[in-house]
Amino acid sequence: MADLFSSFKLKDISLKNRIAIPPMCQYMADDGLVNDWHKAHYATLARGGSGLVIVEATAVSPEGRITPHCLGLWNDEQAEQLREIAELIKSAGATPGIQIAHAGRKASANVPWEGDDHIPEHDSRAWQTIAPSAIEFGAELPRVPKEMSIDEIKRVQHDFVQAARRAYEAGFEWLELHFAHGYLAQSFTSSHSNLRTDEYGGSYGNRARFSRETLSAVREVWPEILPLTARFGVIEFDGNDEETLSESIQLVKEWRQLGLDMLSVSVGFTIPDTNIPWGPAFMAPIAQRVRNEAEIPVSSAWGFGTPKLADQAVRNEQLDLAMIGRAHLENPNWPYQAAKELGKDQPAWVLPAPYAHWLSRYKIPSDN
Ligand SMILES: Cc1cc2c(cc1C)N(C[C@H](O)[C@H](O)[C@H](O)COP(=O)(O)O)c1[nH]c(=O)[nH]c(=O)c1N2
Ligand SMILES: NC(=O)C1=CN(Cc2ccccc2)CCC1
Repeated sequence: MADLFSSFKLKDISLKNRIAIPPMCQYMADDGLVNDWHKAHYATLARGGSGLVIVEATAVSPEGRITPHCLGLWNDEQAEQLREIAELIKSAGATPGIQIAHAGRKASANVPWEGDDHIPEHDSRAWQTIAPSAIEFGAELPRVPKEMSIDEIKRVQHDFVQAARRAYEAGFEWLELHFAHGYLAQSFTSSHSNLRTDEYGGSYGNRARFSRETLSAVREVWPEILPLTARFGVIEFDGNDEETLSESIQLVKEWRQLGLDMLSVSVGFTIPDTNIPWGPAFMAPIAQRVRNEAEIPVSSAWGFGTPKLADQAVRNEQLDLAMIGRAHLENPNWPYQAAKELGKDQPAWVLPAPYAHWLSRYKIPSDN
């Protein structure tokens, strides 16, 4: 039976443990470009000992950014700079992953610590958002998006393909399509946000067309031997959960047939007024159901930051990878803390040798 510190093989990639750092937007870029913040951030996280580090949602086009300060992969200069991030992660002993994204109707927003709301329409920093239908998210994101034409749908799908190609050329070995959290792909799938009457709307099959076509197109350019994954909100907690979950599982089965290697199970966040049962590891049973019914490896996040919880979810075969987000912002060496708490032998050696050597010897008796 696997535990949190078991290795994990997916296609030709072997992760040294089941700890993954999920994508976490830093909102520190200008013009989508990497800077010293990202270099220090990702090097530090990767040295903490997790097996997989997934770089934050990286926009496939300028209008696909959540905020003006999101990373981008819509040009070669951005790809060149991201190469250094992939190398920093890999040289620290983790597998470099990246999430590519389009924010849809949630785009053109202020960074969270400056409002987390839509930039006012007249503000020169704002841009026109696009979505399946001209329906706003609401709450702090009230701007009505422009309904995408078929040509625009094709252009954005092509942007995803180009970004995937650039990610591979930049040295990333794990790709995650951002199909979750109320952003563009999720908003096509949900009937809350997609009222189209053409082949991209109406039935669930039609609403899922955008994601199916995008996945298939990316699969053609992303090497077969490297994991192609997606993050998807399988449930909305909007009172319609059983129907949403069974539709989602059916869709995941189709994606698996189209070449999806793993699913990161998340929440839809398509509309503001939902009843999310926040709590420690609250997604574990849902992830387990997707894993069993869609017969695909799964990761999940949301409150697994306690080592025992993460370890149990892997031992109980609810997850194949535990995604540990905010706990890594609190303590980049979280895997070391987990190794100690879970009684692993030589816990310090989840860290690089310059740290591990001293932490595993020369114990001062008062040390705990
Ligand atoms: C600062 C920050 C930034 C992001 C996130 C979260 C936070 C805190 N999250 C969600 C994140 O990956 C994770 O699912 C949640 O944080 C829940 O896991 P934890 O409870 O934090 O371990 C997130 N999710 C995603 O799919 N792409 C992203 O770029 C981001 N960005
Ligand atoms: N790019 C992403 O997927 C982000 C997800 N977040 C998690 C989150 C979503 C919704 C509600 C709370 C937290 C916040 C930051 C950006």
